[in-house]
Amino acid sequence: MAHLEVCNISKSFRTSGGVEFARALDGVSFAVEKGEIVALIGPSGSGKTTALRIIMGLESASSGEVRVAGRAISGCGYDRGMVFQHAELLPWRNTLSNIGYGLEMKGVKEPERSRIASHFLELVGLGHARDRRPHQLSGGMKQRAGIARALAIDPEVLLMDEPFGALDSQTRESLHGELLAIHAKTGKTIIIVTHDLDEAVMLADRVVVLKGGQVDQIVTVELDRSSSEPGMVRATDEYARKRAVLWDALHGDTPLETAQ
Ligand SMILES: Nc1ncnc2c1ncn2[C@@H]1O[C@H](COP(=O)(O)OP(=O)(O)OP(=O)(O)O)[C@@H](O)[C@H]1O
Repeated sequence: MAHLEVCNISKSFRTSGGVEFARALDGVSFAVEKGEIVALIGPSGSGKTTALRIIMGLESASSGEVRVAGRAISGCGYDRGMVFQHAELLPWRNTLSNIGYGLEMKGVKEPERSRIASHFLELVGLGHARDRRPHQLSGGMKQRAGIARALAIDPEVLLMDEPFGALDSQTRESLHGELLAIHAKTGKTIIIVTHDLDEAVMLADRVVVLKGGQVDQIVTVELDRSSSEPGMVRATDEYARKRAVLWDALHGDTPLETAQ
């Protein structure tokens, strides 16, 4: 049994004052193994965010179901943590207190809450910014706080909706390295929505390519990232080859290399 199972999900939205329906997802199925990083890519409007929001429980599917560790989800739950494109930190709280927010919602009391939040503050390298408010943090620091907040509740699955999309390329690259390091330490199952082919190749074990609300193909990446930094990995022939396969999957009509 896979850790996360997306089973034949369809989603239609009512439009034009509820008269017409727009089909955002049409029979989407894929499975994610424990500890795997899976990227969702696809053209604009292909249903990536809708799929992620359904997995998170922020949106209900018109049909089909999502299972986490064998249990069908209904609505949001602490078994899933979400990282948004803009970290959505509470402006009146400091970094530690923002990271502890999900724990507070979960009912974790002090001093346990601060102990756990401090651990994740350090994990994402924000120990020095513990008492700062969000307006005193850079974009990259805010995203790191968002990742720490999502991880602090100890979810089974971490869901990321274009988490680095609003950052400059240098910050994005360094956060790729940090996310891989965090993944190596926590072993979390991660699903990441991205527009960025390089981000998908750099981070994902497998990439689900969505087109027109359907799974077009699933591309296996599995780069060997163990021995070098992201910058070095990006310079390898293997990286270029995997990127070309993914480019074809996104832009071509014919599946090149699929695996499920
Ligand atoms: N709340 C909504 N009401 C009506 N239609 C919606 C709603 N949310 C999404 N859609 C439609 O569903 C389809 C898929 O949207 P979605 O945002 O999931 O795509 P996406 O692949 O994430 O796009 P992008 O890459 O541009 O963010 C689009 O046609 C969109 O217009």
